[in-house]
Order: sequence, then structure tokens, then C-alpha cells
Amino acid sequence: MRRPFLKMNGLGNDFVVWDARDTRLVLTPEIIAKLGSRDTGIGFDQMITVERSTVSGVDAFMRIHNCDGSQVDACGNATRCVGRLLLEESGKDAVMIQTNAGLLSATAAGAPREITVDMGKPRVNWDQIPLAEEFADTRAIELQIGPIDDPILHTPAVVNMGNPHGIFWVKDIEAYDLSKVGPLLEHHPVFPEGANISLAQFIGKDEIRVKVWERGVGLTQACGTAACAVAVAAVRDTRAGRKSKIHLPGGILNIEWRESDSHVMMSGPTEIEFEGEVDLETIEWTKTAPGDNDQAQEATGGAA
Ligand SMILES: N[C@H](CCC[C@H](N)C(=O)O)C(=O)O
Repeated sequence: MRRPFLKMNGLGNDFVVWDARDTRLVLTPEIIAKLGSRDTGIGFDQMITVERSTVSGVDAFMRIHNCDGSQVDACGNATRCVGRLLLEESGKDAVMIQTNAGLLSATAAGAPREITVDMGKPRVNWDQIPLAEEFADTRAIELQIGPIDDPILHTPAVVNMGNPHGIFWVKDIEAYDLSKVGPLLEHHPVFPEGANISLAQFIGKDEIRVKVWERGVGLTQACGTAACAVAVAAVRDTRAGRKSKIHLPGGILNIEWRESDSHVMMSGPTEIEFEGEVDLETIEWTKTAPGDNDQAQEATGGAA
């Protein structure tokens, strides 16, 4: 059975997006992992299924799966992408997206394809992250993040943005091999539900460079909820103001942890890479229509 999809990304954190508002779509974790594989399938960091919301007046429900097939409750970059689709489809100035982590609102951020999402309030109590009970005093958490010749134990900042985040402030991100320490920390017993792991380095006033090992994925070009979590941790650790620029490998996200209501506002780009169609039995897929940049080239007769 062939099914249309959109391939999208937010700063290179990429997604397959299904519209399942009229035709339900339930896939097993095994099929999701096959589709998500950059060898056997379409390849993505997360799979996003847009469904009818169960809450009246809310535009859609967004279901999120990591490429390992695990279902999770928050994905900042995908929320911007789904927000863009709903805003363009409805012509409204703002749309509401229901997730298992709560209701999120999305609005246009000014520049084309730039979207602002209200990611709601951060949670910082140990049982909200969650952390294992024996680590209720987060100061007691000392984790080895390498490198081998620098066996300094680090205490992470911990924030939940609808998903768990462990953040390590370091002087030089390049001094650590996140591809090695990331999986160890993601599955560390201190995080009973796992965690997204960020290395964060200040590069200027309210400018922070971040690299992320995502739970259920691995290294990604960007992670929206991590950007929010780092910005919140920077304020709590009195290292930054309430507005900060988070520099990820894929680009910059602008974050504001609003004083008035403690909501975290995240602004950044979205991209439709292409439209496609996939056979859910054979996982064979084809592109059926160009994306934003292809169209831009076509429109301008752009050079190859
Ligand atoms: N890997 C995350 C979900 C996706 C988060 C990320 N892609 C974002 O933009 O927030 C988790 O397991 O909690």
C-alpha cells in the first residue's frame, strides 16, 4: 500500500511527516526503524504523524517517534515544521498543536518559513526530568564525560521540555567525543527514561554552542527541545539572560524563557525537502514533487 509523505527538516534535524487526519496510520517500531534507516529506508531522525486532535478547537495532534521506533512526547524542530504546515493550510495567524507533553502554539516568526513555537514551561524537579530517586540531590550526580586524559567528573544541568535533557557545560566542545560518551550517558541509570545529552559551550554573551546526542537517534544536526533546555539551564545557572542564541551544527535557534509566564519561546527555520510516496510493505519510495529549495531554483531557473 503506497502512502504519500513530506520530508522536512528544522536546521537539518529531519523528519518524515504523514498526514493521518483522514486515514489512520499505525506502524510497528520495526517498520518505523526500517523507514528511518538511512540505508534501508527513507532515512530520518524522527517520524511525525499528524492526527486529528481529541481537544476541540485544537488544530491537530502530533505523534512523535524516534528513528529507533520509540515514541516520545516532544520534538521542538518538528513542532515548527508541523506548525508551518497548519499555518499555511489554514491561513490562520496561530495554530494549536496537541502533543502528549501538552498543547503548543505556533505562529509565523516573520521571515519566510521561520516559525515561533511556545514550548510551554520547563520542568526542573528531579522527579519531573525524571532522575533516579537516589539522585534526587542533583549535586550528587557526577558523570565521567571524558576525554580519557581528562577524567573530570561533571554534574549535568537537568531540564525536561516534554522530554528529558542532561546538559554538560564545557570549555571546549571539541575536546569531547560525544559519539562515544553520548550513548553511555543516554542510558545511564541516573536517567530511568533515558535522556538527550548536550555539551554546551559559551561563545559570547547569551550565545551558546551546543552539540546533542539525541535519545533514540544519536548525533543530530539540531535539537529544538535541547536548545530550549540549554537556554533555561543557562538562566538557572546565572550564566545567561532570558534571551539566547543557541548555535547548533545545523544553525541557530533563538530562545526566550519568558519572565511573565515562564513559557519557553523557540524561533527558527523550517524546510520542505521534497514530497514522496512509499510502499509500506516493501519500503520502496520515490520523490513525487520538489521541495522549497528545488522550487526556488526552478522559479529562478537557478544554476545546477
Ligand atoms: N530524541 C528526542 C525527541 C526529538 C527531539 C528533537 N529532535 C527536538 O527537535 O526537540 C527524545 O527522545 O526525547
